[in-house]
Amino acid sequence: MTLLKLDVISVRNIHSATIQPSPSLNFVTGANASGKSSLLEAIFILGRARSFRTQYVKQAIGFDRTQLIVAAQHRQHQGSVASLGIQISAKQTEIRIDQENRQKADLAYLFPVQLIHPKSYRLLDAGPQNRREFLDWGIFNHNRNFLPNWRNFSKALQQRNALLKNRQLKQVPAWDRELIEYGAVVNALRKEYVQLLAPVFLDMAGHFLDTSQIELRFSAGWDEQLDLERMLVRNLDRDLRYGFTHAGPHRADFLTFHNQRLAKDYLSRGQQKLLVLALLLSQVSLLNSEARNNCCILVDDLTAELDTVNRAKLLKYLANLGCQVFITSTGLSDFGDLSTLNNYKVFHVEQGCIQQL
Ligand SMILES: Nc1ncnc2c1ncn2[C@@H]1O[C@H](COP(=O)(O)OP(=O)(O)OP(=O)(O)O)[C@@H](O)[C@H]1O
Repeated sequence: MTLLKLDVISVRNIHSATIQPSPSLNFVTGANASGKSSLLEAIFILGRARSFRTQYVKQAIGFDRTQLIVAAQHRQHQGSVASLGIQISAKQTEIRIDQENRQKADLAYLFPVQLIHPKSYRLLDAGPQNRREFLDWGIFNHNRNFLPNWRNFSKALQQRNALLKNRQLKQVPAWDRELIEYGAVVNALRKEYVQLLAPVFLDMAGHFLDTSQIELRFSAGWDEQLDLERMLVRNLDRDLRYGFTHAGPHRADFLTFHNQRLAKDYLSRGQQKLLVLALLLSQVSLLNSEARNNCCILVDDLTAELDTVNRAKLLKYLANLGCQVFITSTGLSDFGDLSTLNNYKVFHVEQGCIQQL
């Protein structure tokens, strides 16, 4: 899949821009505050209907504007071209695919976007919520059953927690049944996904870190010696005391080990960044191998996080991946030697105006 043409209207300081990107590498240069990240944010909004910079996507609407629009001509893996569009105002989000109103999930399935951003590097030592989101995005793309089961599980959990808080014990068993049914599916799909991801990640970690001693361990969110039902019964007193459900799939996590040691506690910061890079790219690689829509990769601020050798390694890897990639940096020289690369385009951003060089 490829964005053939991209229109961005009123996203931060980009008032109106149209670009025709390369299906392969796109380098985006410009001074600080010129609007490079805003361009990447626009593409991310098109795929995920949210921003990677702020909690509320409406904050990306340009000052003095009432709505933002990101629209694209998008070639899919069978070769057909679809028009995708998202329009966000303070009150609502509208999504169109080929002029028909659609849901966020439809857009996300059609246009998967993976982001490599200075904040992404906190994946290993940030809270487990970040790692669950990482896993769940991969599973969402891997198995269409995940989203409805995850939604039902989340609803059951929310209802159960509200009942626990208000000490309305009578209705708890009804929501327990839902929680157990959908929680079991969510847990099984996560486990299946981690099993698929682990060898791809090992391979990728080997490429970026020159080591094979890496391990990915999934933790379900409760002691799996007990099934979910028995776990809920055992924890009920404690759950009631505190007014929320202590254990379950909403507490799932994964840990990465290097030489049997927890990576976040023993690897250098640089090594941890490479490990996160390997995790993010292994998801992309898995998604691509499933031969639906190839992922679009956004790399914001390449130089901020990687040394010259690893930057060159990453660029070489990305150039051969068969994905459309957008990479920002303040100067073209940051991308190193481009003479061996084919089929790339360079865009320069100045005060929100984007020009192809
Ligand atoms: N909602 C908004 N409307 C208009 N401009 C905004 C909005 N939010 C932020 N800006 C401004 O947009 C400009 C571009 O920001 P952006 O982060 O895209 O720049 P950048 O080129 O990625 O910069 P850097 O290299 O420093 O990371 C900044 O001056 C920022 O203050």
